[in-house]
Amino acid sequence: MATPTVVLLPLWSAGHLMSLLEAGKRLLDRAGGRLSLTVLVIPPPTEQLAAEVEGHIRREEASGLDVRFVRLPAVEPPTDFRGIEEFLSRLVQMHAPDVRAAVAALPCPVAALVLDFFCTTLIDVARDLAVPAYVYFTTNAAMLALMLRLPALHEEVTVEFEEVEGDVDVPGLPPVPPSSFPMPVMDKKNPNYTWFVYHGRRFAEADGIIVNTAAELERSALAAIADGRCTPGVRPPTVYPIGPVISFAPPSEQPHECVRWLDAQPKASVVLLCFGSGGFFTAPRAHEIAHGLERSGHRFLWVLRGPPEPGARHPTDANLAELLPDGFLERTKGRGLVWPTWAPQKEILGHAAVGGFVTHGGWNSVLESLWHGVPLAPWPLYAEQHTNAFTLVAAMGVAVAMKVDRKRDNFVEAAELERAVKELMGGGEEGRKAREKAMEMKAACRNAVKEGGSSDAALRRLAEQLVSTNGEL
Ligand SMILES: COc1cc(-c2[o+]c3cc(O)cc([O-])c3cc2O[C@@H]2O[C@H](CO)[C@H](O)[C@H](O)[C@H]2O)cc(OC)c1O
Ligand SMILES: O=c1ccn([C@@H]2O[C@H](COP(=O)(O)OP(=O)(O)O)[C@@H](O)[C@H]2O)c(=O)[nH]1
Repeated sequence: MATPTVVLLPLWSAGHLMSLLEAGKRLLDRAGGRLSLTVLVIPPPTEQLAAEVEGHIRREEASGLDVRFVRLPAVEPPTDFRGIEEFLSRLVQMHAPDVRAAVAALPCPVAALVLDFFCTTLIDVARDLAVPAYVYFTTNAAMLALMLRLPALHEEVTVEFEEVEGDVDVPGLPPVPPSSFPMPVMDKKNPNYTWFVYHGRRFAEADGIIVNTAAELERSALAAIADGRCTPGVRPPTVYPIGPVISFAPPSEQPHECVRWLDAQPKASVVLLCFGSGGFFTAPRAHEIAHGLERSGHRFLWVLRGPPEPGARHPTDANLAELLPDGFLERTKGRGLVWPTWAPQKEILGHAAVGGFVTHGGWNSVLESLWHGVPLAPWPLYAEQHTNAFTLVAAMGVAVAMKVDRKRDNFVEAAELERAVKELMGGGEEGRKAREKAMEMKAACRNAVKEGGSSDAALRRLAEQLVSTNGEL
């Protein structure tokens, strides 16, 4: 009989596609030849993303692994959407007939469909084809607890969450201030919210949820989910914490300019600022950051991107002459580098000169930082990043809190950045604790994924489950 295949359904941004592909490859390894991988590719919505995705596909196809890619036909993407959650959820839903046809046409048994967490509409396709459905949750267990709890919270809280007095109870988390809720939960009348509640409800129907975290990083949230405290009255799905799932590229032959610059800096002396695939700043905001960094007196490597072109979504390479204050580069010469385009973040975080990370708090960035024991100062900008910031500070203790004004489009004053950088890089007790905790998490991350570690064990359980259920449904 042909080797059964696990069908992956990723979305395309850096933090989603690479994460699910890497998780799939780790699963393949643990299955020891008893499973193959099939990746269904939803046509990306922009040319830039399409080119990036094709690059990844070419690399994986050349890797010699048992993985094949099936490109789904294009559909006319929704145009009347109110945000990324609605856009992604509706686009995926429109592809349901193509997904069904592609899976039904596979020439081998299908062990499972593994869906990015915005793809829960496709659980129906899996059920229709009698194939187990798993969700791959690219972010953390705290967010998963919140999303699983959300359908019940929606019934209990009849006003906007912002109007709730005091904190909200999410089992497994410290009391959550509503101001730390993810973007779509801040406006109940918005379709993004409706989709968020929908996905939270459907997660509970999955045969399992694979989460990019490790048991040691988020014990309390994982326990609350497993105990059923987040899903009263509904049996919780089995959760597989298999992280940190980080895909490391082989080191480049020529060291990157940022790395060469870091080579000349003292150990743990540089604060890295980088804001994910979507973060950018206008000139007034960039000035505020520049003043904060200058006054902090610390060394810095700042990955700065400019606003997208009109009608586009991706940050542009920064025009430093337009974005930075006059004389800033000269005044900070030798102790600061501003890098205006994509930077090799993982390599940078692994450099001995880096001692702290001011980050938008995307979960992949967080895991990359903890993998290297680098403490954080979260500056959330979009998606679930306010919740991540809360988790990092209040639950995990690996970050220094920074005052980010959510009502002013996540504005941070120069003086506040200066304070946070000083704290993170050596100032006070909060920074010291975050550094210590980040080092503990570094050890926990590395232990979790090595043979016999908690994430390795979860991955093996998942592989056994997929191999054993195959053909029985
Ligand atoms: C797939 O393409 C994109 C995804 C996102 C996006 O949006 C998003 C919205 C939410 O309300 C909650 C989320 O968790 C979330 C996540 C997300 O993608 C990124 O995922 C990472 C891992 O989960 C990470 O944690 C980052 O914080 C998220 O930004 C957004 C987007 O454009 C803005 C996409 O194109
Ligand atoms: O200049 C950059 C910006 C981002 N990244 C990588 O892009 C991913 C961003 O994922 P994350 O979940 O942190 O945030 P998102 O971009 O999805 O919001 C991470 O792997 C980063 O290392 C990078 O390598 N260089």
